[in-house]
Amino acid sequence: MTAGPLDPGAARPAPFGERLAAAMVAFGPLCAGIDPHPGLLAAWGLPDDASGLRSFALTVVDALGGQVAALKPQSALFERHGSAGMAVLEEVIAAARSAHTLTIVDAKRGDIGSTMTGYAEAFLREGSPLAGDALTVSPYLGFGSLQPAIDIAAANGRGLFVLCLTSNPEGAQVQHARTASGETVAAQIARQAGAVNAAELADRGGSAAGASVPSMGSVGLVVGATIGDAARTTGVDLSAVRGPLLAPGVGAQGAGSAELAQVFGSARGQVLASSSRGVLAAGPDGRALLAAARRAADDAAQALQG
Ligand SMILES: O=c1ccn([C@@H]2O[C@H](COP(=O)(O)O)[C@@H](O)[C@H]2O)c(=O)[nH]1
Repeated sequence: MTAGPLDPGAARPAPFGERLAAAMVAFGPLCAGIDPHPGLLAAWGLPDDASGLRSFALTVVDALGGQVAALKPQSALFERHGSAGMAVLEEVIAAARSAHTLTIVDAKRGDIGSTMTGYAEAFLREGSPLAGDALTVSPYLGFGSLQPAIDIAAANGRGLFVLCLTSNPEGAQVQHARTASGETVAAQIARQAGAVNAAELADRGGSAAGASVPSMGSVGLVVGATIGDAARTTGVDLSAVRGPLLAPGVGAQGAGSAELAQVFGSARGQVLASSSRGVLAAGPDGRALLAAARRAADDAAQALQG
């Protein structure tokens, strides 16, 4: 049995692309990152251990759960606390689910097909304690190596965000390179993600969730808000992806409204702007965190409208 688009707690959720589109209509195009950097733990007066991590992350979920389109816990900053940190990540995912807020687990997993299945079962299979609503994945072992994750995500109403044009300058070394056919690596990845979404949307009948967000498949791309005109110069057709575009780089990495509008052009309706430190710096007060997230969501909505 599938559930309504804003019901992430259901046994078999509706397709992720549909649920995210509904959440973006309801709350605006912001994903708030949960990045418990040691410096932020210190700034919040918390110890750099699993108890500080837990207090930090659950404060964010308490403040922003039910208020933003999605939360994005950064797995690395939980993993650095070992098994106790991973237990906190499980708790955070469960708390966000109870607050009816989508989670994108930012773990950037990628591996050969047989072991990719293991990652996909951990992060995408219904009932797994580490399964959020979507997972960031790396296609740099070949887009085809992601097939187990694509299949397991689809079977479980989950989504993927495939690294395409990342927000760090070093990403260009790989992503802007050209394949034997002359196509850039980034354009090839985007085209392959678009093919998966086209098939999903054809199956679903492709109905729009709301006027301001187009119908979206469940395989999104990560496209940094810091990349300038790289989508154009690499030949990446963002609109043709027909999936969500997760845009990190807003706030602490320097991108703002002008960059969001410039980078995404006619694909701006698909954009989920992502900010971590830019919002988290307002903590630990919950009301201040919420005010910072609302400001970021309003700014993104204004930059991406029309
Ligand atoms: O290209 C990418 C992909 C992922 N990220 C992640 O997003 C956040 C950004 O944090 P800020 O504090 O808003 O800079 C972080 O978890 C990164 O790993 C990215 O920045 N760029």
